[in-house]
Amino acid sequence: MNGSHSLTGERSQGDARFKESFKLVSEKTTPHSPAHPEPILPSCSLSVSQVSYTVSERVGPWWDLPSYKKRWTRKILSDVSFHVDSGQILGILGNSGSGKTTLLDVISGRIGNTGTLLGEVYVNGRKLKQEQFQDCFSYVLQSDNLLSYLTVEETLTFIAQLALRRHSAEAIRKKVRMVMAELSLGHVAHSVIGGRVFPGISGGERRRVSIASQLLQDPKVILLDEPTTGLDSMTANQIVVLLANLAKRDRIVIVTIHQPRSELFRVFSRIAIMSQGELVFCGQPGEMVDFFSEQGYECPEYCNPFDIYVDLTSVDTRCSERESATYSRMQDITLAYHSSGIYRRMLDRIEETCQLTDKPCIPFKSKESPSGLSKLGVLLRRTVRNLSRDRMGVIMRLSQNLIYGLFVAFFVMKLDNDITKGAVQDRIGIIYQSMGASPYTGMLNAVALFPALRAISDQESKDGLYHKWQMFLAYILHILPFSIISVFIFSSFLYWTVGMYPEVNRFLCFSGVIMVPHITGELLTLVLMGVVQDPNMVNTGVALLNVAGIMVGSGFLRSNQQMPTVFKMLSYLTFQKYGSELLIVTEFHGLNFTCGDTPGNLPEPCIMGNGDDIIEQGYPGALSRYTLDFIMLYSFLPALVLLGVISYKIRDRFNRR
Ligand SMILES: Nc1ncnc2c1ncn2[C@@H]1O[C@H](COP(=O)(O)OP(=O)(O)OP(=O)(O)O)[C@@H](O)[C@H]1O
Repeated sequence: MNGSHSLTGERSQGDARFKESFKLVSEKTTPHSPAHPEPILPSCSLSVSQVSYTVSERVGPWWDLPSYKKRWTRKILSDVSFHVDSGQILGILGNSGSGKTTLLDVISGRIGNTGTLLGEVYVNGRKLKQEQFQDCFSYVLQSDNLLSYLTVEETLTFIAQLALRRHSAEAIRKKVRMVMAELSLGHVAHSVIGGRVFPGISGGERRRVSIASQLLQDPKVILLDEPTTGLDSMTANQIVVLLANLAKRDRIVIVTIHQPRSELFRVFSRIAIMSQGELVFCGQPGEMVDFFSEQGYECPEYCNPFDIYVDLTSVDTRCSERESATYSRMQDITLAYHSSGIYRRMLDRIEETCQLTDKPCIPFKSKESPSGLSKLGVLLRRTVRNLSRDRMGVIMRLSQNLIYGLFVAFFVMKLDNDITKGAVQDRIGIIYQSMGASPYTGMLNAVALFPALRAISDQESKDGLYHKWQMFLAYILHILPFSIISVFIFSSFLYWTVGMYPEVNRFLCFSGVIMVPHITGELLTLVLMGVVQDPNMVNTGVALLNVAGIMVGSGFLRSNQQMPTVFKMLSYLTFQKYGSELLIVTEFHGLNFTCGDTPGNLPEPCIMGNGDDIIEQGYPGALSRYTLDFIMLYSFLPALVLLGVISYKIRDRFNRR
């Protein structure tokens, strides 16, 4: 390739003809051109001044103890400064791991507190306070977190309802239509978003919905982390052009991007290149071509300048010689940039803006949040609408307990009152299965359905739309009717098919008891998902807790009287203790057994003539504790809800800066 001189670091004179031909393109496209009318007095500016971010990492993996004990500090961002005015779009380029996302996280105030952050972010020359970040910036993440079964219009309407209280329903409708028009989404307004298992709108349209959802709050500064990733190059181009148009409407748009097409060179007002956490260059496209040419790195004709300049400034770590050669080339270019007029002018601009005596106010996003209760209402309506359209989800929720019941009923067939034919054993078996298995169905539901909602609530709570615990509450409220119906179908089938105590009140008590382990399984999973990110770990944790609970609490594996005191004490903390006791009383109280067909020598089990003997032997005093057991059992539900709120408040705290 003619441009190999650029990539090997050798400075060449280059071909003047190539330089001229390339300049023609870039000159046409500087922000001073009609395509980029630079506002005389920009209404908003963003200055990032000398930002550095350092983390402390362990040297080795945990299984290599000596190196694991040692730590080293790593600079993820090093002295990054730039300035952008409204009306401009800044494209941040750089190879993988160069620090682009971290830079956006710092600007938006979303960087975790695991590292040390130095430097400042100013909007209109004013230093932002901690709590002002989320109200000032809109941040579109790399992945689209959208509910699959909602249409584009519904998605945006619900977000608008969460963000804009004082707007009437009509005003919200207008706003949504306006934003859809701005992002050319009108033609898919009534199409569903779609998901992994069913088709919906295209990837590019999903990206635009994510951007649209941020525009609803009229942000002045929009940050986008690789909005073109995973899109074909034409759609990627369209997205960048659209973002440039958004910027022209008096906004600041900052976008990180991988491998943009060369036509986009003239679309960006500013281009920044990052490498190894340093800002190697930041300036107008025309300045960029001149700068690199002055350093002896011409962009050959027919080559994509983005590729050429990013390659030039990247560090190649494939071997140590290449690494040191490319690193020193990157350092040389950075040094040259820091000594250039472009850099000095940018620093002057930051200083000028910060020293203005009459600084404009910080432009916050429109945020007229509804009350906590109204937000809960919106979240509940949204979750219900999404789930009610998920046919498989609804069928799964309603039928999973029943399928399990079918299995048990098929196995047991009909309960007998003859002790020698398993009258006691079969009943205890059914109670054990009902108590032990119903938490699992709840757990599986939560693991299957909640992670997607959790990701959405992580994003939306960072956007300041609501708190994560509000989404948790909405989720619980929306599962309640499903859980109640599902358990009722299960118990109706099992109870009457196998022939448990034939009394309606007892059947209702049985259903009421089984409801709790089922809901508890789901609640416990949700609670843990607040503080544990990996759903598989939560799955395992809940399964183990359930196994432990049924072992210690139910009294089936080992009678309560025989247990060591510590287990006895622990059993009071398990819902299985109260549930099992209740089911034993519900089924066995007043039940009379028969014992074999032939009188004479009674077989051993026939010493017990009725169900009350079973209760007294295994659960002494359980009859008198019936109401108390119900209260104790049901108290697990509000206790877990409370724990969930705490767990999601913790998540809120740790997910913020
Ligand atoms: N909190 C952290 N602790 C340790 N390392 C971190 C932390 N945050 C970022 N890094 C590291 O910093 C480097 C830059 O990460 P970043 O995600 O900003 O890169 P990027 O340019 O956005 O990469 P990509 O284009 O692949 O998304 C990576 O090597 C990443 O592992």
